[in-house]
Amino acid sequence: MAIPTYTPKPKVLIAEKVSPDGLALLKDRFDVDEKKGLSAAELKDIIHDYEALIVRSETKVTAELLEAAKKLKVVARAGVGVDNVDVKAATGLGIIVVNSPSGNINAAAEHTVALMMAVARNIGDACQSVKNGKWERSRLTGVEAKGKTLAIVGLGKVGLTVARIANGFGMRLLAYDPYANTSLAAAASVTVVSTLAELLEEADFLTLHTPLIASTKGMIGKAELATMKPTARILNVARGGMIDEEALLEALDAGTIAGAGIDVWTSEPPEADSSASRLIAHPKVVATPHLGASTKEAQENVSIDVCEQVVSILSGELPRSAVNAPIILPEEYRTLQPFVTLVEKMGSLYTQHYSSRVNAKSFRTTFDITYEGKLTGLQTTKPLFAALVKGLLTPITSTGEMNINIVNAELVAKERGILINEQRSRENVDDKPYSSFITLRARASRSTSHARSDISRSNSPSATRTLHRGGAKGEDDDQVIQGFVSGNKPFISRLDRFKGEFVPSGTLLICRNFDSVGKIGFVGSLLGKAGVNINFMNVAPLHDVESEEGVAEGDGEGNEALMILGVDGPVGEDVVKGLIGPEGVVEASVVTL
Ligand SMILES: NC(=O)C1=CN([C@@H]2O[C@H](COP(=O)(O)OP(=O)(O)OC[C@H]3O[C@@H](n4cnc5c(N)ncnc54)[C@H](O)[C@@H]3O)[C@@H](O)[C@H]2O)C=CC1
Ligand SMILES: O=C(O)C(=O)COP(=O)(O)O
Repeated sequence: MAIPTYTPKPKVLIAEKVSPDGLALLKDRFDVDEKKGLSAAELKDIIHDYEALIVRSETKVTAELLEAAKKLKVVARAGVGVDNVDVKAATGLGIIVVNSPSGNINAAAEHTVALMMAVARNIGDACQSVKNGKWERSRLTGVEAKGKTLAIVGLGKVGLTVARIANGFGMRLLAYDPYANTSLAAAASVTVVSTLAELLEEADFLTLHTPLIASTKGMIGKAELATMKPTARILNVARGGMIDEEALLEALDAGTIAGAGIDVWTSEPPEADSSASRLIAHPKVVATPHLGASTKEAQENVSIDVCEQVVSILSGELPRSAVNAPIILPEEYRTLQPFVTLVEKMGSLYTQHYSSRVNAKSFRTTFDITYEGKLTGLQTTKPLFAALVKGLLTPITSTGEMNINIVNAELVAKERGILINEQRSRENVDDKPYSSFITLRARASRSTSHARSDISRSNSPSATRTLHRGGAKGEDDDQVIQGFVSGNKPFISRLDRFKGEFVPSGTLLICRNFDSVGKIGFVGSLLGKAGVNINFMNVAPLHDVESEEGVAEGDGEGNEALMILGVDGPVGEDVVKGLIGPEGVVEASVVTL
């Protein structure tokens, strides 16, 4: 009786309050742990078990945490701002960071408007006063929004939504955003000004809606506040740190700024006696505890949005809004998928087959990868590039050391000194049997001559051996692997100077030999004696490269060919050695694809 095998489900950690609507999508497929309020140390202790981590703004996803997360594939931010996530560290580790770029935009914009009106009409103060039994009608006289200038810093999704609502109040709308979409701005009746100084001078209400980045950190400081009208009021529903809290406190005390409505703080929750806590206590400030996204609707939106992306990533698909990976249309990804497999196999075949010529530690070479036929029309070849880097490096990278993917492929290639030159060939492929060929060409000899000295057999990965009789032919020749996809299945159609179709799958014994009587029998009988079962065999004759590359066929010792044998299981090094000799073959390698 077959014993059922138990495959544990991937584990997902929910570190903050996330709406159950999205979590329901995860619970069938994954082991979902909801653990709120963990300290940084507690989180670090358990993170190694998880493949996905879902957070909001409170969890600090540091480089240290990410390094401790051995299995993590995705950090999902159930919201917009990813300033609490070390995206650079995640990228280096191949971890995808996703967010929900628009799920809480309306909530943040409405909260901004709520704060604007609360500040304009002294709602917080009035509420407190009346609850304390007072009736202070004249002290609490406010101002109207109608006819006032709303000055918006950052005319992105939230900024534009605020503008549209404020337009209904009859406000004059100005914005400063060097990267603003001017047609969207015009459609929302917003005038974009060219300097922050211009905006500040005009503002009756100033509202901030940029991300917290180097150019926006501390952008409203003492000098900027000094240029504003004393009747101006300031709103911040973006991020603490964009306004210098000490400078704002001084301006409110001095009466050079009339009031502020603030949702976000330099430290959250604010430490006692910090500038943030003094601002919260200030009578001219309406304060909220980072509530911009806290509506039922927004929380449902962001939860579903990021949980769907977690499902995609853990199922091996691409997410729709990764912060650190190129967004690629699902349709295009479907077209690319079989080619992604092909390119990865080509890279792996390259590294394994030529392993005696490359060295794990000094793996430095230059590759040209050429896409022909329908692949020339692709919007992006990023997944193919990533697949090539993965294929090239996986055979010489200890398992689990590095998860190479679309996120970090470029970085990894750069770190390993691999140069990949991607080309799209406009050449007519009508005469070829398949419409999309991919050719990988390693300019090994020209770019790695200095690295050759430290190439040694002992450094070859143990799963791979390439042995030679005599000098390798044409060391300075480019090494070429060509493949195509047919019926969604990858095929190799050329290996070096040899042309022949084979499926790059399983364990393959690749032998170069001079085509003479008895070679096939010799190899077959030796493998038979060693108990190696042969599943299939292909003979690849010389590719006619003369016209293409100016390289003559053969080397004067008769017609060469490649024998590609699909075998069961491993082939021992002694068996491979036994194949090489005057009776047998010139060169043999074993690859596992
Ligand atoms: N308080 C809360 O709960 C929430 C806060 N937010 C925050 O709101 C902010 C805006 O979010 P979105 O509108 O979704 O972002 P977005 O990316 O759509 O818009 C940001 C805008 O800022 C502009 N910008 C960038 N650097 C600038 C600079 N130096 N000067 C002027 N403009 C600059 C960009 O061109 C862009 O148009 C983010 O910081 C986000 O984290 C968003 C949702 C909820
Ligand atoms: O989405 C954002 O950027 C927010 O600031 C919302 O934060 P939160 O998810 O409410 O902790």
